[in-house]
Amino acid sequence: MALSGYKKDGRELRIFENVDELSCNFAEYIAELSEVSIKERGVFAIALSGGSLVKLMGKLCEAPYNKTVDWAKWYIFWVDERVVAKSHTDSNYKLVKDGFLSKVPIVHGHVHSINDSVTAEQAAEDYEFVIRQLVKTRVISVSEINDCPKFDLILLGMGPDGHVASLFPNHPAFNEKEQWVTFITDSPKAPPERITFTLPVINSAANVAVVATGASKAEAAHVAIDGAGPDYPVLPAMMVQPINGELVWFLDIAAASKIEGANFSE
Ligand SMILES: O=C(O)[C@H](O)[C@@H](O)[C@H](O)[C@H](O)COP(=O)(O)O
Repeated sequence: MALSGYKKDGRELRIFENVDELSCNFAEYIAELSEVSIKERGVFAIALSGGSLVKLMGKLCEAPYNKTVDWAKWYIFWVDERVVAKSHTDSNYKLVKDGFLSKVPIVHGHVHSINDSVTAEQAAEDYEFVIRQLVKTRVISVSEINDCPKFDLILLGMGPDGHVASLFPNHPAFNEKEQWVTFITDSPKAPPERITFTLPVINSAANVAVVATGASKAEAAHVAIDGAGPDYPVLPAMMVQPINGELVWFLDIAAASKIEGANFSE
């Protein structure tokens, strides 16, 4: 059970005593959204980031979810990807494949990873094309207010610098408004070449979760949730504000320790 769960400026904060409790609740959250989406639309289009969140999804591969989730209706995408071969240890595809896809019966043809044999620029363009085709056939829904894809769920990790996806503070990609998928070749976090969903796509999703654990994320979580002070740049994590969707932050106590008014007494 969450030590603290409350709404702050339209986003729900779920704060857990430890990572194990967080991952139990996180699995339940994803499974519930999958059920709702499959009931409403017949499919569940989910986009994943890399980093520690993939391990935090681990409980989905166990009972009861391994049997109760309708895996055949899942479509998998990457919010951001490092432009390396799919077999490379830096690949987010490999991370998700080893930690998740290899453990649940998701249809191979429903797994949409990037083209790893072209430049970052071309990979971003190709990936946007793939997404456009799937929006046309409504495997991915479309936003009611702009022409952006409306993923059923986007999962984001957050770096200690407040980056989400491969949108980094003070980087021009963070301000990209036209493309759905863009690329960078100078990522402050290695490896340098990446493709990433842009902010308009992230904020058009029906549901977005930001997951942050550990003390190294405390300052960025505080700034993203409580607002920037004069000494801070605008953090990408702060700009995650779905226009018509629901936003939930999953934090452990260490990551939530600097959030104003976080109540750990429940
Ligand atoms: O490919 C990447 O680097 C990720 O998609 C990135 O956005 C990640 O989610 C955060 O850096 C948080 O990573 P951790 O949870 O491992 O700190």
